[in-house]
Amino acid sequence: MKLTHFIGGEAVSADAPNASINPSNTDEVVAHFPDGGAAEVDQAVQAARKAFPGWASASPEVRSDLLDKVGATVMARAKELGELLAREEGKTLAEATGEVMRAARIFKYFAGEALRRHGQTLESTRPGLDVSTYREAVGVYGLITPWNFPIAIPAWKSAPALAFGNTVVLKPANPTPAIAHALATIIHESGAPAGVFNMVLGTGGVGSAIVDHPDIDGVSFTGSQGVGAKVGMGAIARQARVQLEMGGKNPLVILDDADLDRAVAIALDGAFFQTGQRCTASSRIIVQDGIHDRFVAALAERAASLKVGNALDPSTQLGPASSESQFEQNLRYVQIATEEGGRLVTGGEALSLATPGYFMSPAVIADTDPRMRINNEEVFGPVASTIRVKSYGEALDIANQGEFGLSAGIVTTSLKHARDFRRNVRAGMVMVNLPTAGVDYHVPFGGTRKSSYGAREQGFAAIEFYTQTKTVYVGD
Ligand SMILES: NC(=O)C1=CN([C@@H]2O[C@H](COP(=O)(O)OP(=O)(O)OC[C@H]3O[C@@H](n4cnc5c(N)ncnc54)[C@H](OP(=O)(O)O)[C@@H]3O)[C@@H](O)[C@H]2O)C=CC1
Ligand SMILES: O=C(O)CCC(=O)C(=O)O
Repeated sequence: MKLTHFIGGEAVSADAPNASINPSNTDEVVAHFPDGGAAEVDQAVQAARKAFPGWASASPEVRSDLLDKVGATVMARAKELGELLAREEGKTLAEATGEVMRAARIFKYFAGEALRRHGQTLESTRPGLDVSTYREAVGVYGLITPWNFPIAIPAWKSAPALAFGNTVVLKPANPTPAIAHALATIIHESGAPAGVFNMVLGTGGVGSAIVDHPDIDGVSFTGSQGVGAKVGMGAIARQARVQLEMGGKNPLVILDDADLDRAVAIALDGAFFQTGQRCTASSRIIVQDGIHDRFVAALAERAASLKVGNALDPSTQLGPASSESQFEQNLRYVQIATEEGGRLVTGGEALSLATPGYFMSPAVIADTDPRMRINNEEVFGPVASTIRVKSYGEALDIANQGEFGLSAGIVTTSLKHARDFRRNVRAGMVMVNLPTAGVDYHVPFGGTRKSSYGAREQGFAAIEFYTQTKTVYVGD
């Protein structure tokens, strides 16, 4: 498969020297893609700028209809797109098809948002005046997306941008361009006017060309904290809007009063599903003394029984790491943790299976200290560490340590502790008797501290980033 850019309503072909690889079978090239750079970004931004006035002033019904059609098409093709996603990213077929459905529902949700009333009419404090607020489109948005949700994240950034009348230049991550290309194709075939939605592929600084382009009004980024910080500085330097979704080191607290089976099921899901490649993954499991040994033994047993394999095999429960660099990072952190004194209870080994791929057994590392690197740096793989604590208070203190604050969970039968945790944990999302990962699409998503910057993403909150408010006073 040879992929193209989408610029100004055209699928723009170019030499395609780059390849996306199937991480379950590294002998297989999923797609070849071009090496766009600053020149293609500039063409895309110009096309988006030209399309902006028409799209911003189009009837909301026109925008709603486009998004609804995209959502319906993605939904109708969920099986085929799920297979492509699983092949390219490495998540299991069930996870991949679920993500495709989520992308479809996001488009349908924002088809509705395009039509809703978002302004306000107020009484003026001065007699005889009317005052009202309007939500206006902002302009051209640059969207920079990662590989771990390669259709859902482009969906949750581009659907609100388009719904509220903005135009878009998308740069998808290099490990997963084919699934982004499939979405771009659907948006075009659904009738997006020329220039409304553009996509530039490439390894040659496409992301930084977007951040630096003077005609991009806003940048939304999801990825690593280090790159996010650079994106933020670049955008702010030229006073563009910016929204950053970055890492997590999400604590999951297990209290003595928790049901053991339930706690293990929640931790297993939070830590390992989607191969741990979620910014919301439960990567620090903080366990109270009384349940600790039983919990660690049961979690290790369940983790060891997960079937690691080819993402396209329906019986696989844990797919490969998405890329060689991520795979190496996962194995490196297992080594770092054990060198720092952690006890490897299970897993953490590279596996040789029927096809060459980035497979590893899920790792549980016990007896770790909250100050260790394994408990402070995002691994982004199937690696969970446990920390033993004496009390709920100690668990909360440790949960609140570190520089991230995306998602935090607690497993308990105590309403008192659950309520206290909700109030006092420093995180943007709190899960009670649920894994830290796995979120709805119609509510705000984001964290505190170094996990997020700027307005919240998703659901009803998305309007903040993708519109600007105009306040209008009318006298006699
Ligand atoms: N919060 C989250 O959901 C995610 C977190 N991560 C974390 O990041 C680590 C590394 O993953 P990785 O894919 O390298 O993540 P990156 O942060 O490097 O990449 C995310 C996106 O940013 C782009 N990008 C890279 N450099 C720049 C730049 N200077 N300016 C603008 N855009 C840029 C990338 O493009 P390109 O593909 O061309 O490099 C990609 O589209 C993971 O191990 C994980 O810890 C990763 C993915 C998602
Ligand atoms: O947990 C989820 O469902 C979403 C996670 C996410 O957005 C991410 O990892 O980037």
